[in-house]
Amino acid sequence: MTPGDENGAGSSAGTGSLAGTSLAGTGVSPGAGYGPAHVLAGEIPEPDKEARHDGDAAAERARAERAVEEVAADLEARGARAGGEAQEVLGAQALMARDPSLAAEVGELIERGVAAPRAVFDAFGKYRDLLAAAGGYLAERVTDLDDIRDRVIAVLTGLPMPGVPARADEPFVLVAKDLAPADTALLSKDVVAAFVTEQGGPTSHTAILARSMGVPAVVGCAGATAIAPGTSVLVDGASGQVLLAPDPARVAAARAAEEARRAVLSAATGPGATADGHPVPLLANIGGPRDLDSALANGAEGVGLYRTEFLFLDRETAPSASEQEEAYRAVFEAFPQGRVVVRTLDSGADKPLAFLPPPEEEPNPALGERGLRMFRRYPEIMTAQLGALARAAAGVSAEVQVMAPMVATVEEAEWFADACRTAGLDGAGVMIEVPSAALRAADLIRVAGFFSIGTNDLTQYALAADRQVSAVAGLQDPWHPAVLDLIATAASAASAAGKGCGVCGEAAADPVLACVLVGMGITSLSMGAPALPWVRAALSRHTLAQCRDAAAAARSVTSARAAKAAAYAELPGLEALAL
Ligand SMILES: C=C(OP(=O)(O)O)C(=O)O
Ligand SMILES: [Mg+2]
Repeated sequence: MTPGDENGAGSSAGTGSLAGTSLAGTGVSPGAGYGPAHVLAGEIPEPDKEARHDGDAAAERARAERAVEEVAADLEARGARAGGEAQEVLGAQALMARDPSLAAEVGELIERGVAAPRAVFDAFGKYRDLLAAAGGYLAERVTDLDDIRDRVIAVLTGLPMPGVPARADEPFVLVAKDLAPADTALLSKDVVAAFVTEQGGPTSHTAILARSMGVPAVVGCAGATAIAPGTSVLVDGASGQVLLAPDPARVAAARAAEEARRAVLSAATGPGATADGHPVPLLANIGGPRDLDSALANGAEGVGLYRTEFLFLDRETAPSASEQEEAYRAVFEAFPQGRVVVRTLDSGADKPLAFLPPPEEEPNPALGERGLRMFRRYPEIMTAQLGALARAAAGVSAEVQVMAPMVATVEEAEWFADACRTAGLDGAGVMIEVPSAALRAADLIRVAGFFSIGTNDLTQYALAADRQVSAVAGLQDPWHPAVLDLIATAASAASAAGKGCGVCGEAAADPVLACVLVGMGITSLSMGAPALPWVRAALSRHTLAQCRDAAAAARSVTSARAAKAAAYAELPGLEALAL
């Protein structure tokens, strides 16, 4: 049975008026994937608004509680079978299902006569709205909550459980509005050729899991769920193109390109360096110990950005000192010979933490109390974090470094460096992600041990384009020469002071831009682990002089698009990577 058959539809692949039609989304996991579309169907219908139970509220409550428990236990069981990162994700979802305040809300509605399915729908709806309003990472958990709700309602109403087949005759392209962890956890590369979703961003579960599985994925692809089940689909997880019913020559060409690309990627091994041997340590961005396997598998030489706020998300109180210490030590011990750069909490804006609320509603959270500014308000949280880091670093052989996010002034950098010294952590660094810090990098480097450029925020602030507003996503382009100039200013200030200047924003994961960054004097590059082989390969194919020429060419033009084209022209040999 093919997935198309299972959906009961199944237009014949490769024929009809669809041939050659393409849809566009955001590529979040590179590679080419081809197969029949399995369109995740069967949304659970909204239970009747007026539905009342038969008057026995206690029995109805018990029925609802059993259904929730059945779903939570099923999520845990799936997690146990899947293991690894999926187990953590599904465990967190089971925890969400068992949230006592949700149960209380459901119970209250049932006491008022509402039938269990409707009570579940309404109670979950309330929490859904809260999460959606919080924005950022929390808003992306809405899909998880909806999935739990649908599963509980399915149990209560006897409908089939929503989900994806765990097996198929041939690998399929999984198409959905969005995917919940429970949908994807048990899938393997042998079953799924690619993911395509209408919703979701680069930090959605679809993107995270697709990358960790090494399966091509495109998210934010409008119109995807209108694809007829069974239609053959060719997905380019780098460009974000989704081609419907492509002709066989096109598919063969994509497969050949993919094979050639894999060969190039696997040919570049060892520490990062240009073709003429200029070393550029290639480091991983991680959110916690669970990302270590992928970092090590992709040959990370250390960690360039440990985003510690992931340890603090989804909880009402800060993790205890010992819990923090344990998480930090696990990362330090994974790189006994490497460097591990820990960023202290970057709470606020796109990463709100429930227990560190800003004092008032902020009209522009990205310009509000976030990052280091939040520590000014809650210094005890900083002291506890720095203390845990210092204890975890004691006795490990990794070179542990600490840096602060969202530094705008020399005073802030000094304040942070002093706090680090007091905790026993010398040589604190600062992130360069605010234009003022880049422009006056020569002042900042006197008090900072090193720089790490956060190009995601630096681009947001340089172009005044909120990272979270999709309407201005076009401006969020680190290739813009204004951003390149800011990076070059910071890199040369660090170099003049004999200190390091890395990049840990998404720009470092773009293999072409990575060459340009090295050409501007960037001394290390840190990225999501799956990008490491691509960047390693791109660097290994170019000399430092070529990288410098590419940087000069990119800075000599007036737009992001022209900068990319100019750099590309100076870097022959990138065709093999099909970038
Ligand atoms: C690395 C960065 O930090 P984050 O994406 O976590 O804000 C950045 O801003 O580029
Ligand atoms: Mg940032």
